[in-house]
Amino acid sequence: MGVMLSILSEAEEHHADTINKMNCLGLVLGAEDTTSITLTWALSLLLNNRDKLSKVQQELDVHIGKDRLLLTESDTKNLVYLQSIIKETLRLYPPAPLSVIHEAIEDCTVNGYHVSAGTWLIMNIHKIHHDPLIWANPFEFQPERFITTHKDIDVRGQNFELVPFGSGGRMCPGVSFALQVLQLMLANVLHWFEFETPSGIAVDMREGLEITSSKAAPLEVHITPRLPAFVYNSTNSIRAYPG
Ligand code: HEM
Repeated sequence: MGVMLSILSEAEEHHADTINKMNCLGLVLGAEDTTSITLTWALSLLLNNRDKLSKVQQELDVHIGKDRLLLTESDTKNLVYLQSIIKETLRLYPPAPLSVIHEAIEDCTVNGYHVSAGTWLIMNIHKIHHDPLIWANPFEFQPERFITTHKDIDVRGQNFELVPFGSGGRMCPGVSFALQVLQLMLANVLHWFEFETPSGIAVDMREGLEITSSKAAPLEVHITPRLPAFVYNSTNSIRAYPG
């Protein structure tokens, strides 16, 4: 924010405050929906696949244990199965299924196709992520694929079969922050609570018709504590986060 405030001069076409407000709004809009949608789908997928929910909670028990409340960033790098759950969620439900529109600024050829300057290009991320030539059982939730057959595939724009954040010069600038937040939040809530659906019924997985791939029906869950009571009461765990 300091850099943004300092580099814009009053000589710009628009007032510096207007540009800064627009950039801030862009960041908030780009960040909020995408992150909350991914966490909602991840939890929904786990509730409908309880064997995988147990498996990730076992991973948490092994690496964190039940006598500590808060996980930090240094914990999440050991949570390989949790990371594969996030990748598989982003594969099945990319929050921006059609990315954002790009316009070719000059004539070019992409993979043998001529693209004239001014053409609008829309990347169908959802389709790529469900391509049966790349993904076995593409509509099934199989986080294990990211520790076996697809273990070298990452979401950071280098592997074109998995591009939830886009790729290239205009790919999502929030990718690292988003992955950190997703890992920390999912790991913490799965560590703290047991989750059930009301009456044990399966989560309705229909998608809404919006620019972002939100759920059509809200996710409802019952939560109960997973850790011994003294852990929730421990103020030491809260102090793990400075400030
Ligand atoms: C699960 C989380 C997220 C996903 C899946 C996601 C996905 C995307 C995608 C697909 C694009 C378009 C890329 C392209 O044009 O090729 C994009 C752009 C953008 N994202 Fe994200 N995003 C996420 C989180 C965030 C966060 C946390 C921030 C900010 C803190 C953010 C800020 C932005 C901005 C500012 C752009 C526009 C970049 C530009 O036009 O140059 N996003 N994002």
